[in-house]
Amino acid sequence: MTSPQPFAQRFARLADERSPFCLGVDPSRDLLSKWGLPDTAKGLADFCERIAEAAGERVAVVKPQSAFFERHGPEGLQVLQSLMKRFKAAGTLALLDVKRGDIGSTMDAYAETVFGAGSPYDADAATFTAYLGLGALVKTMERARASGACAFIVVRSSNPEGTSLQTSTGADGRRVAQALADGLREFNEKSGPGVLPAGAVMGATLPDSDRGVVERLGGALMLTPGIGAQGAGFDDLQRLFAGREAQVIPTATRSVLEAGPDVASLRAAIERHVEPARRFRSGA
Ligand SMILES: O=C(O)c1cc(=O)[nH]c(=O)n1[C@@H]1O[C@H](COP(=O)(O)O)[C@@H](O)[C@H]1O
Repeated sequence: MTSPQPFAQRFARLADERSPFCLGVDPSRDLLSKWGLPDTAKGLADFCERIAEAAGERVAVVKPQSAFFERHGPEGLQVLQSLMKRFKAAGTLALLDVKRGDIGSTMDAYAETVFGAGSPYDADAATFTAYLGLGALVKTMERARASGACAFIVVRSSNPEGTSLQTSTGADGRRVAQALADGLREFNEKSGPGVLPAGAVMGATLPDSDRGVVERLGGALMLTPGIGAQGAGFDDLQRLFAGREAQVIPTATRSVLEAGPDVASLRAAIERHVEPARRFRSGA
């Protein structure tokens, strides 16, 4: 059996062909109501249908936030599965935003849920948190590697509440975010050139002082939420990630979805993100 092509390589190809932009899908109660849809699994399915129509093959990655599907119970999870299948069939990478983080044995079960052919989601990538230690996520990263997927671990989140914890100093003198960045870089180095199964979440809202964390990540891919509704813009990507453009997956959610429910307006909002994301990647 040939091993699956690593996420990093599939992303690079799509980012060049389409755009590196990652469209978030957060069908919150508020958005369902603004779109005139019922707060039910059926409303969720209609919401997703419009997004799939509007996105077509314009974006490299789609990132559904599991929470907004989980709140509808098993029927919501079926809608999530269908959405991911539909995007994957269109050649788009499906990144499941679940931010799981637990002890190693429990993480193994989460990893089996999200990664690998035959798993319930067969996600191309997923998000995790390392509050229980990066060591507890090693098997998750290994499973991502074996499945050609990428495990994105929160290093510096986009929200202001994360700063004091993530910048606090550990027993070895390194800040928490620095130690995590070193750990991800080391895992990627051991995985061989270009495989990069460990990615980092690095908010687009971060201050310049986080440039050092970016450097410590080596070649890791970076998912960069915070554009739009959280106040960051594409100019912040230039400020934070200059010289590392090819590693960045710019993502936005509410600033696109608020243009709905009209499919043409949604498509125009996607284009307003796709274009600057392309320019950023090309270094223009
Ligand atoms: O992993 C994420 O995508 C993420 C990490 C982070 O640090 N901050 C953050 O807002 N997100 C997610 O990004 C989405 C919100 O994006 P916006 O609507 O563009 O602000 C939510 O689904 C968040 O869970």
